[in-house]
Amino acid sequence: MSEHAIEVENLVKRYGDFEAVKGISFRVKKGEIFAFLGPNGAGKTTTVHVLTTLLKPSSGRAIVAGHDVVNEPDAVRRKIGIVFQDPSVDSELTAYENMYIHGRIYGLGGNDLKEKIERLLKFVELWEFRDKQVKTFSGGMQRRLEIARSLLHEPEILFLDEPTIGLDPQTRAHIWDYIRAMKEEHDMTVFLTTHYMDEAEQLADRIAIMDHGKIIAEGTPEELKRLVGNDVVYLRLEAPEDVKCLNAEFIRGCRLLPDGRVRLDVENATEALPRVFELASRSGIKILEATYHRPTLNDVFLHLTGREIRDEADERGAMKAKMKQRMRFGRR
Ligand SMILES: Nc1ncnc2c1ncn2[C@@H]1O[C@H](COP(=O)(O)OP(=O)(O)OP(=O)(O)O)[C@@H](O)[C@H]1O
Repeated sequence: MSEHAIEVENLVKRYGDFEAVKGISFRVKKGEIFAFLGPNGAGKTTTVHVLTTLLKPSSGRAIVAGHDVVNEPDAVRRKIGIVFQDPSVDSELTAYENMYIHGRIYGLGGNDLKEKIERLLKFVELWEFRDKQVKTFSGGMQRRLEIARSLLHEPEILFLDEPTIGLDPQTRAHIWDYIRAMKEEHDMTVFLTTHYMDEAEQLADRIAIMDHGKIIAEGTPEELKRLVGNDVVYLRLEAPEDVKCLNAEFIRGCRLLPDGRVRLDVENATEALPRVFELASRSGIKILEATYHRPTLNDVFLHLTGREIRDEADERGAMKAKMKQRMRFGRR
């Protein structure tokens, strides 16, 4: 038995002449949360659709839960759960009815199905709303229902395509808790796609960064951040010329910036800061202000591509808000 839940080799997916996925290879270990992080259009959803047998690859190979997605799609489907980016629950039906129908589709029934529905609706805190039509639910409640529904047939691997897109920060944090609990309690492998850096960082054991159809880096959040290099400490000194006295082996680089601040490159900012203060006090240097910066996944993406991961949808939202503001001001 393979220790991998997903094995992908040289996967290519073309839409006509356009290559959306350009020969990617990666492995996901059983029981881990693996995130595909990348901007809109990077090819994340296309990859998920191939892995969940909704799209056929143009070339390459993908084994999911021990089965080939092209030759054994039914076996793959029985072992996976999927939560799509777009809502797929029936909004005219109640939460309970949505769960029941999905269970029947998977051949469940009787008390077994009833017990599972109750356990899962309680898990996502929707049991008291079970007889309400889904169209009365908030976006977060709908997403929770989709998660509960995807777990009914006890999948080995759960695919979540942008699980918290469009949700408010509190609801997002709530959904992260469910995802973590699912992994722990059900010993499940979770494959998620996201363009939110905090989501990848909070949830994922390992991350593949995707851009323009390619995986450009892969590793744990810490491993990826190490690609960028050092942490940076910024100091404001009473006498900026004192910068020449800041010599120590733990300071890898030291320079005075045009804005008068001093920039120190260190391996680990939180460990270096107390030592910087000690050194300054020994050398009679007065520090007026100290801040530090640890690389983020955004820095990693910037480092690798020269661009930032931006959410065009958010940008459009921000643009609309700006327009509205301008119109309000215009009316004054
Ligand atoms: N059915 C299709 N026909 C043609 N091009 C497509 C089709 N579906 C996706 N694409 C293109 O393939 C590229 C990858 O899209 P994909 O949806 O996989 O990206 P993504 O990283 O999941 O982004 P998003 O989060 O916006 O869905 C994009 O350039 C997209 O426009």
